[in-house]
Amino acid sequence: MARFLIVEARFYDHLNDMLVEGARAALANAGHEVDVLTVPGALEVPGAIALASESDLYDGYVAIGVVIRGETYHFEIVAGESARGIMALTMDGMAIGNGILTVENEEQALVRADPSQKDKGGEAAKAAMALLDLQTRFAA
Ligand SMILES: Nc1c(NC[C@H](O)[C@H](O)[C@H](O)CO)[nH]c(=O)[nH]c1=O
Ligand SMILES: CC(=O)[C@@H](O)COP(=O)(O)O
Repeated sequence: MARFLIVEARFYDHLNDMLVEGARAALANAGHEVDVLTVPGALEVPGAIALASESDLYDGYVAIGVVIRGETYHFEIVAGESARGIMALTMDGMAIGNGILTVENEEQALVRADPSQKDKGGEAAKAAMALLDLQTRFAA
């Protein structure tokens, strides 16, 4: 049993609920404990994971959020920088699954968030578990 933290950027409540449900179910089905931490937006997710990791409470992390393209360049900043921050932490050896959707519209987001359709929350949780397995396998 390991302990995972889901860090959710609560920007679109109904979409977030589905993503978190999928992530929770995947982790619980594998017998892991789960806490959830909420931050305002996707840009806060990498920093929140970095801060949480200082506690040594968690073995792995699942980033959850939805970024929907608007009218301005803001989409590129939020989508790209949140992924860049998460990837930087992953390259430092942390077990993180990235379930932050970056989509053109709500319709695309719904299909991907729904646990009975594309279940991207569950997929991100499985990625975090896979990286944690690798940590265990390659730990000195
Ligand atoms: N537009 C979206 C955002 N924007 C907010 C930023 O993530 C951030 O909270 C703000 O700039 C303050 O630092 N966040 C999302 O998660 N999704 C969006 O579509
Ligand atoms: C992430 C976004 O692009 C969006 O939420 C912001 O919209 P806008 O570019 O129309 O300000």
